[in-house]
Amino acid sequence: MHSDDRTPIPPTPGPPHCHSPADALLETRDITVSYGDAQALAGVSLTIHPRETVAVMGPSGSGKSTLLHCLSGIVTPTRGEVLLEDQPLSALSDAKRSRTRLREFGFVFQDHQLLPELPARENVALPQLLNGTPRGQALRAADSALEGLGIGHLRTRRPGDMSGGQAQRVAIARAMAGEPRVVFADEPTGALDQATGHEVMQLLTATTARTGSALVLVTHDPGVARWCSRLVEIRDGLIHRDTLIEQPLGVDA
Ligand SMILES: Nc1ncnc2c1ncn2[C@@H]1O[C@H](COP(=O)(O)OP(=O)(O)OP(=O)(O)O)[C@@H](O)[C@H]1O
Repeated sequence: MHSDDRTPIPPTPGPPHCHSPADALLETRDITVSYGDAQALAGVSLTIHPRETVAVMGPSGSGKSTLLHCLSGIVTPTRGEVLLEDQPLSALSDAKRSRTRLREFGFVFQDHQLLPELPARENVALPQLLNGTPRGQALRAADSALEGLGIGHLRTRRPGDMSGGQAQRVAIARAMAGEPRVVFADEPTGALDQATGHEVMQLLTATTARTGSALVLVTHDPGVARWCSRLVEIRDGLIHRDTLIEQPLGVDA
């Protein structure tokens, strides 16, 4: 299989399904990632469009996380390019790439990865503080993001005193507070029960839709992928299938 084996999809009128090549927000061009003799990615070309919500699925070890890490500039491919609005990430210095990551991307992980000693609002403000945003402004943005996710009342609480679902909401607030262009989520519901996972996906997709951010998430759960508008299936480091999801959950028909 080749990465350009994209299943033909009948054109659907209106956004988000009508994209021209000029619409590319984030793009991988024939990227390969090798670890010694092992290839985690074997030549992946993928274009993410503004406002798109993309689920990446595939068997364990197929290269999903590696693809997410390449798209978000955490891993530099062995070959090929990753471009953010036509700008190759490899052309940026390490410092500039870190700043771009903090400014343009938000991250949600399986286990929230909040700092236990900091209250929620400080956790949410942290990426912006690291990016040089004045403290007052970063805390105001944090409070507003927490409000937007219905957990403004938890802003002074520490992660250890919250439920898993509450902590994951704080993690979403942290990802969204800087109004990123792309939110990356790696198994965002993996540590939650089904009902809480459902709530988290509802919040994640509603929030990204409201701010106009694209969402790229890795999941093993087809029920989680159903919240996205596009499904990219990876096998053996290649795109096996790339399809649009008709009527994703959470979107009014
Ligand atoms: N830092 C690394 N060093 C060596 N090999 C690695 C490294 N990271 C990933 N790999 C290998 O690359 C392949 C793809 O790994 P990756 O984590 O991207 O897969 P995945 O689809 O996300 O798997 P899972 O669903 O189990 O998380 C695997 O064979 C893995 O062992």
